[in-house]
Amino acid sequence: MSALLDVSDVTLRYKTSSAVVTATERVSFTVDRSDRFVLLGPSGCGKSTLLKAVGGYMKPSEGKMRISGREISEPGADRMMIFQEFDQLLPWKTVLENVMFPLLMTRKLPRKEAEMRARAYIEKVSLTRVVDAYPHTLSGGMKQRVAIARGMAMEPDILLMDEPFAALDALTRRTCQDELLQLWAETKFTVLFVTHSIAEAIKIGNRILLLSPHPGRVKAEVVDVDKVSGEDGSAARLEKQIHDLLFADTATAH
Ligand SMILES: Nc1ncnc2c1ncn2[C@@H]1O[C@H](COP(=O)(O)OP(=O)(O)OP(=O)(O)O)[C@@H](O)[C@H]1O
Repeated sequence: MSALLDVSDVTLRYKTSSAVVTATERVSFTVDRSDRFVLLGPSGCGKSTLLKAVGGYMKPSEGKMRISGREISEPGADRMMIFQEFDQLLPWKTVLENVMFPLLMTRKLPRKEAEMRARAYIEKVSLTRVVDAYPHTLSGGMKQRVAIARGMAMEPDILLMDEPFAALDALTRRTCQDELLQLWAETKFTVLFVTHSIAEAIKIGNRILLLSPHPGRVKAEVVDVDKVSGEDGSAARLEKQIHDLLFADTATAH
Protein backbone atom coordinates (compact mmCIF):
# COMPACT_ATOMS: atom_id res chain seq x y z
CA MET A 1 0.00 0.00 0.00
CA SER A 2 1.43 3.42 -0.91
CA ALA A 3 1.81 6.15 1.71
CA LEU A 4 -0.79 8.89 2.17
CA LEU A 5 1.91 11.57 2.18
CA ASP A 6 5.24 11.08 0.46
CA VAL A 7 7.93 13.71 0.97
CA SER A 8 10.94 12.85 -1.12
CA ASP A 9 14.34 14.63 -1.01
CA VAL A 10 12.75 18.00 -0.37
CA THR A 11 14.85 21.14 -0.12
CA LEU A 12 13.02 24.33 0.81
CA ARG A 13 14.56 27.77 0.33
CA TYR A 14 13.48 31.32 1.02
CA LYS A 15 14.75 33.90 -1.42
CA THR A 16 14.86 37.38 0.06
CA SER A 17 16.22 40.48 -1.66
CA SER A 18 19.58 40.06 0.10
CA ALA A 19 20.02 36.31 0.63
CA VAL A 20 18.87 32.76 0.01
CA VAL A 21 18.03 30.85 3.20
CA THR A 22 17.95 27.07 3.03
CA ALA A 23 15.33 25.99 5.58
CA THR A 24 15.41 22.22 4.96
CA GLU A 25 17.74 20.08 2.90
CA ARG A 26 16.87 16.78 1.16
CA VAL A 27 14.24 15.79 3.70
CA SER A 28 12.36 12.54 3.06
CA PHE A 29 9.60 10.85 5.02
CA THR A 30 6.27 9.14 4.46
CA VAL A 31 3.08 9.36 6.47
CA ASP A 32 0.54 6.54 6.45
CA ARG A 33 -3.17 6.80 7.13
CA SER A 34 -3.97 7.23 10.86
CA ASP A 35 -0.37 8.10 11.68
CA ARG A 36 0.30 10.70 14.36
CA PHE A 37 3.52 11.79 12.70
CA VAL A 38 5.63 14.35 14.56
CA LEU A 39 8.30 16.64 13.11
CA LEU A 40 10.66 17.38 16.01
CA GLY A 41 13.68 19.62 16.03
CA PRO A 42 15.20 22.77 17.46
CA SER A 43 13.96 26.25 16.63
CA GLY A 44 14.83 27.25 13.06
CA CYS A 45 15.29 23.72 11.69
CA GLY A 46 12.48 24.27 9.20
CA LYS A 47 9.56 22.40 10.78
CA SER A 48 7.01 25.15 10.04
CA THR A 49 8.44 25.57 6.56
CA LEU A 50 7.96 21.85 5.87
CA LEU A 51 4.38 22.05 7.09
CA LYS A 52 3.75 25.12 4.94
CA ALA A 53 5.04 23.24 1.91
CA VAL A 54 2.86 20.19 2.64
CA GLY A 55 -0.03 22.67 2.97
CA GLY A 56 0.77 23.83 -0.56
CA TYR A 57 1.84 27.36 0.44
CA MET A 58 5.44 26.94 -0.71
CA LYS A 59 7.08 25.01 -3.54
CA PRO A 60 10.18 22.85 -3.00
CA SER A 61 13.38 24.02 -4.68
CA GLU A 62 14.25 20.36 -5.07
CA GLY A 63 12.37 17.13 -4.49
CA LYS A 64 8.71 16.16 -4.59
CA MET A 65 5.74 16.06 -2.25
CA ARG A 66 2.74 13.86 -2.99
CA ILE A 67 -0.56 13.39 -1.22
CA SER A 68 -2.54 10.27 -2.20
CA GLY A 69 -0.21 9.98 -5.21
CA ARG A 70 -0.91 13.53 -6.49
CA GLU A 71 1.86 16.10 -6.54
CA ILE A 72 1.21 18.97 -4.11
CA SER A 73 1.12 22.23 -6.05
CA GLU A 74 -1.37 24.39 -4.12
CA PRO A 75 -3.42 24.45 -0.92
CA GLY A 76 -6.41 22.10 -0.84
CA ALA A 77 -9.28 21.00 1.38
CA ASP A 78 -7.56 17.62 1.72
CA ARG A 79 -4.99 19.32 4.03
CA MET A 80 -6.20 21.54 6.88
CA MET A 81 -3.75 23.66 8.90
CA ILE A 82 -4.01 24.50 12.60
CA PHE A 83 -1.61 27.12 13.93
CA GLN A 84 -0.19 28.13 17.28
CA GLU A 85 -1.71 31.62 17.26
CA PHE A 86 -4.99 32.24 19.08
CA ASP A 87 -6.08 34.75 16.42
CA GLN A 88 -6.69 32.18 13.66
CA LEU A 89 -10.46 32.40 14.17
CA LEU A 90 -12.60 35.04 12.47
CA PRO A 91 -13.43 37.47 15.30
CA TRP A 92 -16.74 38.61 13.81
CA LYS A 93 -18.09 35.07 13.58
CA THR A 94 -19.40 32.84 16.38
CA VAL A 95 -17.86 29.46 17.23
CA LEU A 96 -20.49 27.72 15.10
CA GLU A 97 -19.98 30.11 12.16
CA ASN A 98 -16.20 29.72 12.39
CA VAL A 99 -16.44 25.93 12.21
CA MET A 100 -18.97 26.11 9.37
CA PHE A 101 -16.96 28.67 7.39
CA PRO A 102 -14.56 26.40 5.42
CA LEU A 103 -17.35 23.85 4.82
CA LEU A 104 -19.39 26.60 3.12
CA MET A 105 -16.47 28.38 1.44
CA THR A 106 -15.29 25.21 -0.27
CA ARG A 107 -18.90 24.22 -1.01
CA LYS A 108 -18.17 20.89 0.63
CA LEU A 109 -21.66 20.80 2.18
CA PRO A 110 -24.91 22.77 1.86
CA ARG A 111 -25.73 25.06 4.82
CA LYS A 112 -27.95 22.66 6.75
CA GLU A 113 -25.52 19.72 6.55
CA ALA A 114 -22.60 22.05 7.29
CA GLU A 115 -24.31 23.21 10.47
CA MET A 116 -24.98 19.63 11.57
CA ARG A 117 -21.40 18.62 10.84
CA ALA A 118 -20.04 21.69 12.67
CA ARG A 119 -22.22 21.06 15.74
CA ALA A 120 -21.05 17.43 15.88
CA TYR A 121 -17.36 18.44 15.89
CA ILE A 122 -17.97 21.26 18.39
CA GLU A 123 -19.46 18.62 20.67
CA LYS A 124 -16.44 16.37 20.13
CA VAL A 125 -14.19 19.14 21.52
CA SER A 126 -16.66 19.74 24.40
CA LEU A 127 -17.59 23.29 23.39
CA THR A 128 -21.33 22.92 22.85
CA ARG A 129 -22.08 25.43 25.62
CA VAL A 130 -20.18 28.20 23.77
CA VAL A 131 -21.45 27.38 20.29
CA ASP A 132 -22.89 30.90 19.87
CA ALA A 133 -20.04 32.77 21.60
CA TYR A 134 -17.54 35.03 19.81
CA PRO A 135 -13.81 34.19 19.91
CA HIS A 136 -12.83 37.15 22.14
CA THR A 137 -14.93 35.68 24.97
CA LEU A 138 -13.03 32.34 24.91
CA SER A 139 -9.82 31.25 26.66
CA GLY A 140 -6.72 30.37 24.61
CA GLY A 141 -7.37 26.65 25.07
CA MET A 142 -10.97 27.01 23.92
CA LYS A 143 -9.91 28.95 20.82
CA GLN A 144 -7.46 26.18 19.93
CA ARG A 145 -10.19 23.59 20.35
CA VAL A 146 -12.45 25.60 18.00
CA ALA A 147 -9.61 25.67 15.45
CA ILE A 148 -9.22 21.89 15.83
CA ALA A 149 -12.98 21.36 15.42
CA ARG A 150 -12.93 23.56 12.32
CA GLY A 151 -10.05 21.58 10.80
CA MET A 152 -11.54 18.21 11.69
CA ALA A 153 -15.03 19.13 10.44
CA MET A 154 -13.59 19.32 6.93
CA GLU A 155 -12.59 15.67 7.37
CA PRO A 156 -9.35 16.26 5.47
CA ASP A 157 -6.95 13.50 4.47
CA ILE A 158 -4.42 15.01 6.86
CA LEU A 159 -4.45 17.62 9.63
CA LEU A 160 -1.36 19.84 9.72
CA MET A 161 -0.73 21.15 13.23
CA ASP A 162 1.99 23.74 13.84
CA GLU A 163 2.76 23.80 17.58
CA PRO A 164 -0.96 24.19 18.31
CA PHE A 165 -0.54 24.03 22.10
CA ALA A 166 2.77 25.89 22.49
CA ALA A 167 1.22 29.16 23.68
CA LEU A 168 -0.97 27.50 26.33
CA ASP A 169 -0.19 27.19 30.04
CA ALA A 170 1.16 23.77 31.09
CA LEU A 171 -2.11 22.44 32.52
CA THR A 172 -4.28 23.51 29.57
CA ARG A 173 -1.64 22.18 27.21
CA ARG A 174 -1.82 18.74 28.85
CA THR A 175 -5.64 18.77 28.69
CA CYS A 176 -5.58 19.70 24.99
CA GLN A 177 -3.04 16.95 24.25
CA ASP A 178 -5.23 14.40 26.06
CA GLU A 179 -8.30 15.60 24.14
CA LEU A 180 -6.49 15.33 20.83
CA LEU A 181 -5.51 11.73 21.63
CA GLN A 182 -9.10 11.00 22.69
CA LEU A 183 -10.36 12.41 19.36
CA TRP A 184 -7.79 10.33 17.53
CA ALA A 185 -8.97 7.18 19.36
CA GLU A 186 -12.52 7.95 18.15
CA THR A 187 -11.83 8.86 14.52
CA LYS A 188 -8.26 7.69 13.71
CA PHE A 189 -7.54 10.82 11.66
CA THR A 190 -4.06 11.40 10.21
CA VAL A 191 -2.03 14.23 11.67
CA LEU A 192 1.33 15.80 10.88
CA PHE A 193 2.28 17.59 14.10
CA VAL A 194 5.14 20.06 14.57
CA THR A 195 6.74 20.63 17.96
CA HIS A 196 10.08 21.44 19.53
CA SER A 197 9.12 19.71 22.79
CA ILE A 198 10.49 16.17 23.10
CA ALA A 199 7.92 15.29 25.78
CA GLU A 200 5.06 16.51 23.57
CA ALA A 201 6.42 14.56 20.59
CA ILE A 202 6.48 11.34 22.63
CA LYS A 203 3.00 11.97 24.02
CA ILE A 204 1.37 12.82 20.68
CA GLY A 205 3.27 10.79 18.10
CA ASN A 206 3.32 7.19 17.04
CA ARG A 207 6.25 8.15 14.76
CA ILE A 208 8.73 10.97 15.28
CA LEU A 209 11.09 12.44 12.69
CA LEU A 210 14.13 14.11 14.25
CA LEU A 211 15.53 17.07 12.34
CA SER A 212 18.97 18.62 12.72
CA PRO A 213 19.46 22.34 13.38
CA HIS A 214 19.43 24.81 10.53
CA PRO A 215 19.19 23.74 7.74
CA GLY A 216 16.91 20.90 8.78
CA ARG A 217 18.05 17.45 7.68
CA VAL A 218 16.66 14.12 8.81
CA LYS A 219 18.66 12.76 11.74
CA ALA A 220 16.56 9.73 12.57
CA GLU A 221 13.05 8.41 12.72
CA VAL A 222 11.62 6.93 15.88
CA VAL A 223 8.96 4.35 15.06
CA ASP A 224 6.48 2.53 17.30
CA VAL A 225 6.55 5.32 19.90
CA ASP A 226 3.28 4.02 21.41
CA LYS A 227 4.86 0.67 22.16
CA VAL A 228 8.02 2.15 23.65
CA SER A 229 6.42 4.84 25.79
CA GLY A 230 3.69 2.47 27.03
CA GLU A 231 6.18 0.53 29.16
CA ASP A 232 7.13 1.59 32.68
CA GLY A 233 9.80 4.30 32.73
CA SER A 234 10.45 3.88 29.03
CA ALA A 235 9.04 7.33 28.11
CA ALA A 236 11.77 8.93 30.23
CA ARG A 237 14.41 6.70 28.63
CA LEU A 238 13.13 7.51 25.15
CA GLU A 239 13.12 11.23 26.00
CA LYS A 240 16.78 11.01 26.96
CA GLN A 241 17.70 9.01 23.85
CA ILE A 242 15.96 11.55 21.61
CA HIS A 243 17.61 14.43 23.45
CA ASP A 244 21.04 12.83 22.96
CA LEU A 245 20.33 12.20 19.26
CA LEU A 246 19.11 15.74 18.66
CA PHE A 247 21.92 17.46 20.49
CA ALA A 248 24.82 15.08 19.84
CA ASP A 249 26.60 17.50 17.47
CA THR A 250 26.06 20.48 19.75
CA ALA A 251 27.52 18.57 22.70
CA THR A 252 30.69 17.66 20.82
CA ALA A 253 31.03 21.14 19.32
CA HIS A 254 31.40 22.82 22.75
N1 LIG B 1 9.55 34.17 5.30
C1 LIG B 1 10.84 33.85 5.49
N2 LIG B 1 11.83 34.48 4.80
C2 LIG B 1 13.12 34.15 4.97
N3 LIG B 1 13.55 33.19 5.82
C3 LIG B 1 12.61 32.53 6.55
C4 LIG B 1 11.21 32.83 6.43
N4 LIG B 1 10.51 32.01 7.26
C5 LIG B 1 11.45 31.24 7.88
N5 LIG B 1 12.69 31.54 7.46
C6 LIG B 1 13.95 30.90 7.88
O1 LIG B 1 13.88 29.50 7.58
C7 LIG B 1 14.44 28.74 8.63
C8 LIG B 1 13.41 27.75 9.13
O2 LIG B 1 12.34 28.45 9.75
P1 LIG B 1 11.06 27.70 10.35
O3 LIG B 1 10.15 28.73 10.92
O4 LIG B 1 10.51 26.76 9.36
O5 LIG B 1 11.71 26.86 11.54
P2 LIG B 1 11.03 26.08 12.74
O6 LIG B 1 11.80 24.82 12.93
O7 LIG B 1 9.57 25.95 12.52
O8 LIG B 1 11.31 27.06 13.96
P3 LIG B 1 10.42 27.44 15.23
O9 LIG B 1 10.34 26.19 16.08
O10 LIG B 1 11.21 28.52 15.90
O11 LIG B 1 9.09 27.90 14.72
C9 LIG B 1 14.93 29.73 9.67
O12 LIG B 1 16.29 29.97 9.48
C10 LIG B 1 14.13 30.98 9.39
O13 LIG B 1 14.83 32.13 9.76
